[in-house]
Amino acid sequence: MPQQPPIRVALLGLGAIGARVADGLRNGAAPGAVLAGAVVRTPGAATARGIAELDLDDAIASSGLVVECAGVPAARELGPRVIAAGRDLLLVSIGALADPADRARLLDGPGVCRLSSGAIGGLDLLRAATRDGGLARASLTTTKRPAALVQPWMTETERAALLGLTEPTRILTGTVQDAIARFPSSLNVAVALAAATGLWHETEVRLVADPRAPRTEHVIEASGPAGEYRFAAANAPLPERPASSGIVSQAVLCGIADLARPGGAFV
Ligand SMILES: NC(=O)C1=CN([C@@H]2O[C@H](COP(=O)(O)OP(=O)(O)OC[C@H]3O[C@@H](n4cnc5c(N)ncnc54)[C@H](OP(=O)(O)O)[C@@H]3O)[C@@H](O)[C@H]2O)C=CC1
Ligand SMILES: O=C([O-])CC(=O)C(=O)O
Repeated sequence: MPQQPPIRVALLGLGAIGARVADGLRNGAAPGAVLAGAVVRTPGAATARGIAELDLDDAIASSGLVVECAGVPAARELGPRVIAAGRDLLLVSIGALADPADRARLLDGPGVCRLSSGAIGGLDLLRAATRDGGLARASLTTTKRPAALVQPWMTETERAALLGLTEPTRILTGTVQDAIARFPSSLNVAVALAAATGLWHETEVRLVADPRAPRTEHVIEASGPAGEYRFAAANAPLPERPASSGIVSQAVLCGIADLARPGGAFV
């Protein structure tokens, strides 16, 4: 059988996750895919790593797949341009789907928007459950170290209180929209859960800051006529960026590999 040419992947963002995905692509961790280059915000950040630095138009033109790992604001701004050009997009900052207008721009084509499973699992089963009698409610309880949860909107007093915590403390109880608006680089998983279940308004999100948490935890619970579901992940955080779980770059590489070659993937 003739071999398919490798799929060329352009990265959008080369931070903690993007750099690991780039290394994985260069090391053959996603067979059938090669790195075309990266779109960066800080000029020189890609060339310093020996990676071709692309602007967005080059990235769209020179790749078969754009992989976003640049954060929610960049995904909202640049993701729709990729989709409008008819190029496929693998989205890591799934929080970009929280706003219905952005969601339409990202999901209505002509490019295909794929969602990375990121730091959590179980979304395939929950998606099926929404069809089999349905789900009525869902919740996500995320626990991270306080230092990973400091946000630019926090006052100096709020920031000091968060960093001074000595016991696990719930710092958010709210909707998916509240969660991603307040913690855009920590609660993309909440939006992923809502995208899988369709429970955009019925999902409760809780965020716990735990000064002794050895791992980042995500506990998903959902129930309804289809059944009762509970999934728990305890991920090692990335040492250089504890807000993100280490598993995420591997989830992205699995996704790229599945898109790049035929095989027995879970879809
Ligand atoms: N779905 C999931 O389960 C998860 C999703 N995420 C998402 O992944 C994102 C990336 O995570 P992580 O790598 O740890 O974060 P980092 O902050 O380490 O990396 C983000 C990178 O994107 C770059 N960037 C920002 N805006 C742009 C832009 N407009 N164009 C090009 N590059 C840009 C930043 O550039 P600069 O260096 O110049 O600041 C930075 O290098 C998170 O913000 C979050 O939204 C993370 C974890 C789990
Ligand atoms: O990496 C994680 O554990 C989750 C995360 O940051 C996010 O969903 O934004």
